[in-house]
Amino acid sequence: MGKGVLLVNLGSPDSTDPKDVKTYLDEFLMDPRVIDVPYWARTLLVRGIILNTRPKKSAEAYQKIWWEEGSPLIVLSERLRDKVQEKSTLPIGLAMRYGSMSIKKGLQELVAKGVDDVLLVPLYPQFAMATTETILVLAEELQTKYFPGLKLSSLPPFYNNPDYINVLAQSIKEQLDTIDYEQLLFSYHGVPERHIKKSDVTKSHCKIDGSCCKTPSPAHQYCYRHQCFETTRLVAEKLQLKEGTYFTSFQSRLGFDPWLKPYTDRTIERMGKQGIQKMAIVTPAFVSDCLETLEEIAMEGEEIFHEVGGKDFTTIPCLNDREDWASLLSNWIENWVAHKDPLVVEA
Ligand SMILES: C=CC1=C(C)c2cc3[nH]c(cc4nc(cc5[nH]c(cc1n2)c(C)c5CCC(=O)O)C(CCC(=O)O)=C4C)c(C)c3C=C
Ligand SMILES: [Fe+2]
Ligand SMILES: [Fe+2]
Repeated sequence: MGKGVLLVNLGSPDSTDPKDVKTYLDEFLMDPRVIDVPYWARTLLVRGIILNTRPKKSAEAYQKIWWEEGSPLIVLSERLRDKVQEKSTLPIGLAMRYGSMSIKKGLQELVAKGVDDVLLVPLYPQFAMATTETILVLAEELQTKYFPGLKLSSLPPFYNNPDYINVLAQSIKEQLDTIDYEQLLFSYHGVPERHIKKSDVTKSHCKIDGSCCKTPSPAHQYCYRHQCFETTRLVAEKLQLKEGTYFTSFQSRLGFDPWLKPYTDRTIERMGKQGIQKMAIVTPAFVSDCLETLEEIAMEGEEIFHEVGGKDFTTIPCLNDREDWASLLSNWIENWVAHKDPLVVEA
């Protein structure tokens, strides 16, 4: 018996058919860590309201970005898995939290290869209840129910890991070196403010007032907002970005609750209205390009910028299957095999 790795990303619908999009959104939005209200209220909201209109709208958005081979998020995750596999002697599996490539199937495939000790790698740099936590909780439930002999460990969030920051900064630099820009926007997927408070282990630290995330606290181990601002700060330090030339915002809000601010769409609009002509945008909450980067940012974001008079809008690709990113993941895996802190890469 032996060790194996399961990379886990968010997942996509099977196709751009509104029926498949509805099936996917139903599983996604009925997750209590995504829409965190009591079951009856979630059912009413998701199945009674959102799923009546959203699948058609989302399907149209997916149609704009879909590739011959399928969903960009899935194809890019598969390419990454293949590159990591080339660099590793362990079986490297890939699963999605929602959709057909389930975590259960991913674990079954590893077990069939003789694996009894799995490192779960949630493909999210920053911790969030709606991403990392839901993967870990589901994997533990599956282990209890179907794989009682399986040992599970997980790679911690790597939002501030120096080697990850190097790779991310390098990927940004390669783009910035080829363009002229006035503002670099770091746009992270948003979450409802309520999620941040729920994840606060101290129950009193997070005030979402702009200052709490800068004050050291044990709450930050699970504070998505803090972790996003830290990723920006560390990349800005690494690239020696001048104060005032970069900014952090949050995208993709859904519904009427307050989400993390400032909002990306309003920030792009503000920058354009303030006379910024050239902006670049990077999306470090996503390791693979997906609907939220290829459509919401690269298409809708650019349209907003142009509407208010902006000119050059450069979207920086996610890490996707970059060689240095695949090498870093395989180094972390080697550390785990050697029983070392997986996130420490020795020189
Ligand atoms: C309450 C709703 C949502 C929360 C909270 C949320 C958090 C969250 N999501 C990602 C990453 C991705 N989200 C993607 C798509 C997407 N997200 C939501 C809703 C919430 N996300 C919806 C309804 C959708 C589907 C598309 C749509 O209808 O708008 C994707 C892209 C998937 C793809 O197939 O390309 C990613 C990736 C993070 C990182 C996050 C919290 C930190
Ligand atoms: Fe999302
Ligand atoms: Fe905070």
